[in-house]
Amino acid sequence: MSNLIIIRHGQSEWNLENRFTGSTDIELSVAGEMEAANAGKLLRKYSFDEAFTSVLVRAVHTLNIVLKEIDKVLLPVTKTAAFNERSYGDLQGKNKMDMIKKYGSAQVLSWRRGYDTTPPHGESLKDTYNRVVAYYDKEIEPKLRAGKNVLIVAHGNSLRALMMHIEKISEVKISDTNLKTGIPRLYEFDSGMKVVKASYIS
Ligand SMILES: O=C(O)[C@@H](CO)OP(=O)(O)O
Repeated sequence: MSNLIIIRHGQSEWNLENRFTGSTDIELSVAGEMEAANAGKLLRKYSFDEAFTSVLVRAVHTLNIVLKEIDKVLLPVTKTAAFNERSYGDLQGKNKMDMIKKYGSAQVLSWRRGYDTTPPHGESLKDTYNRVVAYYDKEIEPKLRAGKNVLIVAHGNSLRALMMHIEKISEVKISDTNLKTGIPRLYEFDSGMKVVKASYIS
């Protein structure tokens, strides 16, 4: 039996401004810092053996706030670009409403939520899935299988890719799946790595 908890970073400055962020390295907003602290408070009764995050400051900062709240600042942490947010390419920095006005809502929705639609010079969710799942299968799944409890703090789309893999969500259904900022999601695995529980912690 092991636990995996995933958290999308707290609100970032560009989430607040409704701008495509992707691989741009943007800090948490003040509200995002509070979301991270709240996520930490919700996790006080859980134990962790190690944590993983991306190399982007909004995720790293969220993890640091969580670790402080659970009194585990010395927990082993691995930062990997494999968990970075999906690159939105030429859309990065642009306002989401402006892009809808320019390209239409169907096109923007397809870029944002389609599985294999690639934004100009960016990554599709499929590309993101491939790098996220390759890392997870190699570095994290064996630890869970060995009974370790793991925390991952990453991003809306890198975590949607991971959710597809863990929860066996189809390429069609994933377009309806959204992860809110700062709300931890818990997976409990049995010794055969079957998911016996999947739920948000609130
Ligand atoms: O801007 C982004 O990088 C992401 C997540 O914040 O946006 P979206 O909700 O479109 O995937």
